[in-house]
Amino acid sequence: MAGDKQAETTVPAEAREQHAQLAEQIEEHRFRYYVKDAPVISDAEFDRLLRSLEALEDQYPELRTPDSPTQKVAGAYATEFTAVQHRERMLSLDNAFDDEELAAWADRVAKEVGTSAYHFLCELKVDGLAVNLTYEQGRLTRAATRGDGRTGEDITPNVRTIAEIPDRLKGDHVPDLVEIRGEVYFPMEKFEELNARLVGGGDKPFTNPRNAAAGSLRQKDPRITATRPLHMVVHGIGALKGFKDGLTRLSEAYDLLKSWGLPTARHNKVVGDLDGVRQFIAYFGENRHSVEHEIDGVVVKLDEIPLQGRLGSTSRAPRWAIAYKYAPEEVNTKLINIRVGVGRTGRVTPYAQVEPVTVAGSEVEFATLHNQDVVKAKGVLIGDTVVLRKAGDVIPEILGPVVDLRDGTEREFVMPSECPECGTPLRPMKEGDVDLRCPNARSCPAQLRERLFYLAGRKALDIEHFGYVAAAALTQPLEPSEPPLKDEGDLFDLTVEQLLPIKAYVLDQDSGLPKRDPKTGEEKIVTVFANQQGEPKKNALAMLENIAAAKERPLARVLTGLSIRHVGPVAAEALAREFRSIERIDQASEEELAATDGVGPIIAASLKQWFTEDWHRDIIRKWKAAGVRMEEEGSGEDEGPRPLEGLTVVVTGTLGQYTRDGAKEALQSRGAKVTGSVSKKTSFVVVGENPGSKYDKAMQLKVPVLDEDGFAVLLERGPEAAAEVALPTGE
Ligand SMILES: NC(=O)c1ccc[n+]([C@@H]2O[C@H](COP(=O)([O-])OP(=O)(O)OC[C@H]3O[C@@H](n4cnc5c(N)ncnc54)[C@H](O)[C@@H]3O)[C@@H](O)[C@H]2O)c1
Ligand SMILES: [Zn+2]
Repeated sequence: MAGDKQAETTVPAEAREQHAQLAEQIEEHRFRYYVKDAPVISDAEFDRLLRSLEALEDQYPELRTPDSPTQKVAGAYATEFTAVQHRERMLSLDNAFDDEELAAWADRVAKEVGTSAYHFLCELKVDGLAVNLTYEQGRLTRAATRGDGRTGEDITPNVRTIAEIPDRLKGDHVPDLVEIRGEVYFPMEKFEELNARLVGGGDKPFTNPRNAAAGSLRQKDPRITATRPLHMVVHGIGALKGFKDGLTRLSEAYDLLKSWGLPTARHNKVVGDLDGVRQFIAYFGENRHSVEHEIDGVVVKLDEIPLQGRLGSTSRAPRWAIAYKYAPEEVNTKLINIRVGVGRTGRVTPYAQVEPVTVAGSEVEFATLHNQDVVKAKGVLIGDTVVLRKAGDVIPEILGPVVDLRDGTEREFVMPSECPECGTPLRPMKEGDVDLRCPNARSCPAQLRERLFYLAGRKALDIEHFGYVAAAALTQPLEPSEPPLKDEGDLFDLTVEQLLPIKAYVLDQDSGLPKRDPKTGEEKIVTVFANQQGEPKKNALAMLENIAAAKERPLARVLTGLSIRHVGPVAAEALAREFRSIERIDQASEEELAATDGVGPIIAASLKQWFTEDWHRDIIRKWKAAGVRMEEEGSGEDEGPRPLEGLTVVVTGTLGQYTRDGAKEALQSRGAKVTGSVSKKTSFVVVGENPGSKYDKAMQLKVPVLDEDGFAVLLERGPEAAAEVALPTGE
């Protein structure tokens, strides 16, 4: 044919060959994705392939034939299902990967729409699979997958198992026939559970929630679908018959669908211009994980339905809509190894070492795996290609393996039975715990390193120039053979002479592994604190100065720095405020500790347990001798009289003269204990404005109640005088 001949002459054979190869690859990936629900490359990689094909066709338009993958709605229908025709075609969407492409689309709309009176409807792009629901006379008569856009798969019995999809539409205004388009999705938080179940039963895990949705819905046996937590969001209308009041705005049509009982989207927004669109995109870019389903972008649509008709569609996608894609959060990479790390509390956690990849803007080399049961549940093997996900600020995690790429060389992870850093046999803390721990808490180099690093960190003693490398060097040097610190006891006695000879690996904080020289590949070893002349580095001196300065930190920070289980900065604050010295915390009974606001029984038990260890007491003793603050400022025993010693007081409601903390402070500095709940043992309840239930409780238990004037009497003249001005408790 003439056309062909011409094409042959203008398109180089090389380009033609490249086009054919790319097209074949793309069709292959589409088959794996749409028919087998088991893709072997990430969506981002797939999109790149499609884009290269498009670029090639831009260069040689002859290659853009109607059967090119760029011209078709992707997808197919499997023979396992009955094929059904959609009454109206189901289209795909064109993509915009940046603001420029978005603006180009908006420009085209502005040119072609022939009016300036239009709006954009912004919707979230739900990451699931498209379905088409046909309602006749208000009854669900058929549900189908998108297939190739004209022909889909009949999945009616499966869709009927989804609770939020109504069998009958509500209301009087139901049309004779309507096709409802929407996305079925699988919630991320149920994903791990499903894979665990599949792997446990010897089945293949899914690579991500999107494939879990597709695979769960496209089951031969709808009883299996019924066990899967599927949901749906409606995002369009296909054929519509017998509906008198024509639809003018898509956003209003959604309200109508909602009134019929259909699950419409909660986050849609109509805006007047492109800036409004940009704001919507920016907002959900920031708040991507506040939504109940995964999203991979924003779909922007022309809201006026008659204008949609004016713009029309290509063979593949409507011209009146565009999908703005966010940066992908999932990539495929190789799982090189599963290692175990030892944390500050001795917990031993497996983590994945992967071939470094960039995801969500940062390079990732390690991902958490939590514990050995999680490794099993995810069904990953060492050597697998895996789907790695990095969502927002969350630590990267492995979603699942790409089973179809296995070649038989993969091997199972075996949890070690000994601590990788000190060789101590691992054991669970309590019987039945999944987590294993290294029981060598005192001098397991890993635990001590992590504790010191935490102690020097922002939340605790905030010691500048004391970083991860220093923590490692002081606890696990290559030279000298004895580390300067065997626990944190001698921290404040470190001398510059001790530091100078230290040689150590430079440890990576994420993995605890030695860093390597990028050129030679060798592990880096450095003289950490001395320069080439053997003199102390500036940093080293600054570190020592800062260690000395840290002795003056408030009690709460010192407490935090001790790494007592469950005692973080908040609990430490509460303890310091209430007990005002380490000694009094040590002497307090478990009940007294537990009764403290912000402490509670778990922390109380953990504190008691901590003080039973002699080496912990030695730390306190050594620190005290070195001059570390062990008491809250102004809490000296000889600080003056403690007229309210022995009283327990609850403060509730808003006081005029005092903030809540101020009132507490005033009570505590006079020796009273301030607690959060009223009991029979409470001496007084101080009530301000809007006191709430604590006041009722006081009345009920007949505990003396003081108003603000009474409170002043208590502070100035003591409990006897206060008792006389207490409010009547309603006898
Ligand atoms: N990894 C692979 O091997 C592989 C293979 C094929 C396709 N894919 C992925 O599948 C996607 C391409 O699929 P596509 O052709 O369906 O295009 P698309 O996902 O980019 O856009 C079209 C689809 O978006 C859905 N959608 C979600 N929310 C919507 C909303 N609010 N309004 C309208 N539609 C909404 C609809 O189901 C519609 O069919 C890409 O993300 C691609 O990377 C991956
Ligand atoms: Zn250990």
